[in-house]
Amino acid sequence: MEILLKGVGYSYAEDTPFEKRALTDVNLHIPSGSYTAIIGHTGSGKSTVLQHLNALLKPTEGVVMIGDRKIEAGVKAKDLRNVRRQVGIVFQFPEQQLFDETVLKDIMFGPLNFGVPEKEAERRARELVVQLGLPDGVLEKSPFDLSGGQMRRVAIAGVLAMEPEVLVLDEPTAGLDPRGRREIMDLFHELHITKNLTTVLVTHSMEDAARYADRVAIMHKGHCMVTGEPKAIFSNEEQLQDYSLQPPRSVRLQRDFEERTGLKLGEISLTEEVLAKNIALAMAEGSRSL
Ligand SMILES: Nc1ncnc2c1ncn2[C@@H]1O[C@H](COP(=O)(O)OP(=O)(O)OP(=O)(O)O)[C@@H](O)[C@H]1O
Repeated sequence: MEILLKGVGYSYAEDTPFEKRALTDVNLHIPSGSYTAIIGHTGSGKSTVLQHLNALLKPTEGVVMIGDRKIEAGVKAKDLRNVRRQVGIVFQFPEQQLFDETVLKDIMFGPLNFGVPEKEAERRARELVVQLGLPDGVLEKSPFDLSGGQMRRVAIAGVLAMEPEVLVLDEPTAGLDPRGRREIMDLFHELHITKNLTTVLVTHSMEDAARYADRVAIMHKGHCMVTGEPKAIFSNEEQLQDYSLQPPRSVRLQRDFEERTGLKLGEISLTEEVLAKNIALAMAEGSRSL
């Protein structure tokens, strides 16, 4: 499902002495089936954009199209239930929203609330715990008896149980150790492919944006400055610097390698695995031409 922001402006506490403008003339196209990373310095407006993607916030200027649903500034938006079902948001620390006495009940809560029959809601919960790599017997446990990583997976299952078409991720690995981060991000990537999702990732991690996204949008001071493919975005170091961003580690390492050795690796490497492969190839070629 595609999402389009056209000329979107947003002010918090509009028309009060505390008014704070967070977005100005944001134009952003999220094509159906894409994996879009939204990056930008702290306070650039990423979270505010994110909350427009399922109409948690409504624009104070401009239009947001969520599939064929139009949310327009100044026009009262009625019945947003379907939008909320179609666009699932995994917020930072989603496990803080767990509340039910068992994992099963917690995962079934959303679908039941949206009128999904009990049998179907239970089927989804059973399938999801397997897909998310949770251990046998977890459904009958209290979510509060699980480890932090497991609690996060249960909370993610609760969002997926609504069978959203768009999955919006707000720093979904915050607070996890490096291994847990990688596991969860790989899991989202797998879900993106197997469930045919449109995924939007809001992140401070240039590494995650480079590894997983097929499109990157840069927010800066409330504007969406540029959207493009990761290779184009992350090879333009000057532009990144203008927006107080750094390239991912693999790109910085590649630059160092090229400066030290004089060897040119060609296209930028978006992950360290690709960089290692390209270095090995360049070294093999270098020794052949000696
Ligand atoms: N509830 C709020 N009330 C008033 N101003 C807010 C509120 N939330 C955010 N802002 C302001 O809006 C601007 C954009 O904030 P936003 O949280 O969208 O940025 P962000 O890029 O997500 O930042 P971070 O990376 O730190 O999460 C900032 O100036 C912020 O101070």
